[in-house]
Amino acid sequence: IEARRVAIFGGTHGNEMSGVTLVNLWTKNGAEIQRKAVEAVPFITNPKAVEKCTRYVDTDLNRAFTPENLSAPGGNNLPYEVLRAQEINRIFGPKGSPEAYDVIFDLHNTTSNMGCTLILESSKDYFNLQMMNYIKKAMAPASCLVLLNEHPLLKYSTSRSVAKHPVGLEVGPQPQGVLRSNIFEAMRVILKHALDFIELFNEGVEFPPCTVEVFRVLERIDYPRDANGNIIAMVHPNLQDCDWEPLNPGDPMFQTFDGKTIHYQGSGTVYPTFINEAAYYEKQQAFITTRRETLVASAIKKA
Ligand SMILES: CC(=O)N[C@@H](CC(=O)O)C(=O)O
Ligand SMILES: [Zn+2]
Repeated sequence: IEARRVAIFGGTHGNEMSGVTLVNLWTKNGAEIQRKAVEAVPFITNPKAVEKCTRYVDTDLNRAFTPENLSAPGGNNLPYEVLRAQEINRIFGPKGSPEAYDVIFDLHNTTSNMGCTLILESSKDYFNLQMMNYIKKAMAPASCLVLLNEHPLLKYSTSRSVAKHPVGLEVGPQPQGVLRSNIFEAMRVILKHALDFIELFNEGVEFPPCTVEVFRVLERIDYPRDANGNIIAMVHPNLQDCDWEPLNPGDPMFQTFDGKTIHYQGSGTVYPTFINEAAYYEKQQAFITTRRETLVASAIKKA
């Protein structure tokens, strides 16, 4: 493992202001993200969306890093974000190649009450799991949870997936287009610990085997809809803002506009998250369910 080339992405979604603001700040003055043996490059991934303060211009950049998109001919006829994905892949990739960046942190905000969340895409990336363990301990007693999106159908092609070790940071609640100081500072602290970890690793520190609690993505739950596809219920008040809290079969899940309760019908306890995320209305998703798991990471040490 190596961890010399590190990038920090902000503005993958142009209306998620903590990442946009931190990356702009560090582009002006990078002292805070400098470490002796690490070169961390701050980078605004979707400048057009940032300028318009919108999630995207043509299509969601954080879904655009598919093999088809990255190899598509057509130049200027392609959607803006597909072109941009190709450009980002040239600079920080190519995705899946030895030349790709070692680590990419991608900074996101959610309107959901998720607190500090780190998003991983593989349960076998021991470098990332060791980093999660380090960050969680450094943050304690404040909590920092790990969402594992390794689902065969629900996994998507993120901007950070260009790197060998992709890490998403998702901090909320923060409305779209809004900066909240508590959310901004929480994101800043996570990144500080993450860079400290990489610095220690590069100095030759050995990290012994460890376990990490993660929440594995299971299922996406849509809002109840009528025959025309219009939403007919809201997230139930008992579920609203209760990200990461157990949801049991029979628990209230949605509330129709005429006051009826719709209950969760699953077969066992799940941990919902991304509850009522604004950006997910267009994706037909009211929340996702997860299952709690403990992963094991082997020891790591720089070669
Ligand atoms: C609210 C939001 O944008 N969440 C991110 C999560 C991620 O980065 O994996 C997304 O859907 O792309
Ligand atoms: Zn986002």
